[in-house]
Amino acid sequence: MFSNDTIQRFKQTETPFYYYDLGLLRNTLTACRDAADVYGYQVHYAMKANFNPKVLQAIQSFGFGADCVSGNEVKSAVEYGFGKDKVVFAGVGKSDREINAALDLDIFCFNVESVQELLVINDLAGAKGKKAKLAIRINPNVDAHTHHYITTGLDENKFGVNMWQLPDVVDTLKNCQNLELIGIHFHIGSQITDLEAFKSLCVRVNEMSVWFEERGFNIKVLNVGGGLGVNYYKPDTDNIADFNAYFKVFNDFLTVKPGQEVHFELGRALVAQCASLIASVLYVKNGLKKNFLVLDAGMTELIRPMLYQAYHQIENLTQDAKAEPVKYDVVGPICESTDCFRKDVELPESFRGDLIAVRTAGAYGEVMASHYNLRDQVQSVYSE
Ligand SMILES: Cc1ncc(COP(=O)(O)O)c(C=O)c1O
Ligand SMILES: N[C@@H](CCCC[NH3+])C(=O)O
Repeated sequence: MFSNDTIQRFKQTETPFYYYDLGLLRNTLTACRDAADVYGYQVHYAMKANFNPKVLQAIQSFGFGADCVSGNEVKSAVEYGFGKDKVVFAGVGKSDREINAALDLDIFCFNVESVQELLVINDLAGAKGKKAKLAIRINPNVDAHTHHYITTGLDENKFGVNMWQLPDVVDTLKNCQNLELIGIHFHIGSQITDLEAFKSLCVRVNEMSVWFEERGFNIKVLNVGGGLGVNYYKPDTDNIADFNAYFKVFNDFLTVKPGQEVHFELGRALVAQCASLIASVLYVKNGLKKNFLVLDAGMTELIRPMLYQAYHQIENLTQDAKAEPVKYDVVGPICESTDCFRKDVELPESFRGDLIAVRTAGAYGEVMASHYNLRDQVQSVYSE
């Protein structure tokens, strides 16, 4: 729900653009931090979800760490003031250049995804006379019950080390003098709304923690990744994820020994709900079978519906929401048949120039925008 003042502001701004409600972002961050503090949990923000400067500044100011997945993200996190001792670096394909940059910055921890990567980091750290701290990313083969494309913790996924490969990890570590194993890392997928999946994850983390301890390793960090989902269907009434319920699952099901730290890597749940993509209707095309609402934004601004059949609520901000609905396929201008936000969307009768909001677009929205069709860089506006 946008205030009349906000809609007036939208009318004076060239579309398309992302609108960030920084007040809602701060409320979300407060809710997360307070819920995590109850158990002494540490939260790293998964930067891949959104690296808009204002978003990063806000998140950093709350004292969260940063979960990075490229050398540029690592550098950027440090530049934005995330403490080096709170930067973790995951990724199945870290290049030598990226590893070297992270070594130079003395980040907290590499989340290592293969035996081969262990050997490379060991060599590169040795060449610098350093010892790299790492957590081994274990693929726990736990079903996250989310969209197939954003599941990461199944045997068929490329991420992490499969459990049957762990003896190999242990043997390799014995010969790697420049590595220090400090933890185990997991991430089973994204947009997870069924908390049962996290219970299954906890069972696996407990097993793996014991497994490593039995082999003489001191597992200080249990990093359980991110993945908490948000309600894309109720952007106004359910606009902050239930962090209390989420962290309670881990408190109830995770075995944490004295001296162990529990780390999280949340992306979507922190930033999804604070932004909407605002577009204008360019043309209303009435066909024999379909009515098309052609917007001035498409998959180049927000690709999630086209890539994952993701649902985003779509609203006409110009017409009276209570008017008799008409069904439209809401499409973008891009030269691809898949450039459709959703088919058969019920909206009040809509006209050229109407403002359209695509809600809950703060996570994996602006960051996944592209220049395909030589489109302009999508702009952002903010409310403080
Ligand atoms: C290793 C890792 N950590 C954290 C995240 C953040 O996930 P989410 O945005 O679902 O919280 C991801 C993305 O899926 C990831 O791959
Ligand atoms: N980009 C995905 C999530 C991927 C999370 C990173 N592994 C989305 O929009 O839902």
